[in-house]
Amino acid sequence: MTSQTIANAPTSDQIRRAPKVLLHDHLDGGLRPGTVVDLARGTGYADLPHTDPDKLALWFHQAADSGSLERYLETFTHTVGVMQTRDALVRVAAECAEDLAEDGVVYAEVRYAPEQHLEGGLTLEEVVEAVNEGFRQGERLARENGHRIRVGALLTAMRHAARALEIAELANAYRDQGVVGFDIAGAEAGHPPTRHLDAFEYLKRENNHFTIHAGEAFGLPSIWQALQWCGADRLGHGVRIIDDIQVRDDGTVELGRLAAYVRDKRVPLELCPSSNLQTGAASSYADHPIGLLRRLHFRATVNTDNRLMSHTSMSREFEHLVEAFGYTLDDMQWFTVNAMKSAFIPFDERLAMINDVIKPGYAELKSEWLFRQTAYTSASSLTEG
Ligand SMILES: O=c1[nH]cnc2c1ncn2[C@@H]1O[C@H](CO)[C@@H](O)[C@H]1O
Ligand SMILES: [Zn+2]
Repeated sequence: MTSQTIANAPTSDQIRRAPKVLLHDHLDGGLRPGTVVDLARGTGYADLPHTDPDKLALWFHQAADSGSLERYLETFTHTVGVMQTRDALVRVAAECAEDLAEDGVVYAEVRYAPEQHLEGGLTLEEVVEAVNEGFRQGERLARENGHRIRVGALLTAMRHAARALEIAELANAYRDQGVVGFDIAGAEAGHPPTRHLDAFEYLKRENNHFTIHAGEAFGLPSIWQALQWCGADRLGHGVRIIDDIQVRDDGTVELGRLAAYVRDKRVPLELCPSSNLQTGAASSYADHPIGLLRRLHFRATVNTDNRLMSHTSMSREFEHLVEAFGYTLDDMQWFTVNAMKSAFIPFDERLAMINDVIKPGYAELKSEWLFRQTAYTSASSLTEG
């Protein structure tokens, strides 16, 4: 083994310890399986397909693995079903922050749709306050366990419903109180983002931030609308931008107008490889457009989408990418800095996270090989050879 390979191939342990930034993670898509079972028991939710946590975890993963976004989304009935009380929301949010911190995530924006958590009689405001309280609790617990994480909330409106303006106003009201932006999600085909223009125009007038799920199950028209009609700051997925990129046999690449715009304007793409494999947006990790988008220097970021349904974590996503594309710690740092630059918190805080947390974290990991027992021998065998 040469010193090159020692320095370049991140181990699973290094991937986990590396500081990571997560912009696209659904609160109702990341519950611990045991918590789903507990909460169902506690709240009298009787529709779970299994009450054994391992079987339930497998069920979520398999049911979500159908090749269709609509089928994938059906599984959320059960997680949303057990998240209808204040205590349940606090617990799920706290565990989310803890689990992400444990996985080496230092900054996360976690989204959920307040309108889906009203069945137990909570108001929209009570939902937001419960989740915020949970995130603060999780941040504290993580700190006690030696991890540092900051979690901001994104409020999602469901694209098939008609409450987007109300949810946008809610996001604005809780700005600076734990909510950092707005999103729309749900089945994409047949539900164009332009239906919610009033919400986006309101947020722009308020100088607030939003991302839109676009270019996942549906292609370029959806991305074009999200950017040019709605004014999205980021694209949730955006992976279908690949349809506007032509790679010729000789290796040269031609970008269409929309792909060129996305790259030129540094529009952040919240890519979620494992989720895309399940919904049919990509056929394998090696074939996932993230490889080409990274090479072409799009503002690509790596995300989990739904840790429960996609049986993943930030570390797992990076492990798959390291295996498929031979990514190094430098690539990981590039994705992480991209994500931090694209976060919705103030510029000075993003910059401090990059300079004082992310870069030192990677520098520390990248220097480890120098102090391994084998480093001296490999280096000397290189000079002698
Ligand atoms: O990948 C996705 N595409 C579109 N919608 C999604 C995705 N993952 C989750 N949700 C939807 O967002 C809601 C709020 O978190 C979830 O309940 C689910 O319906
Ligand atoms: Zn999503």
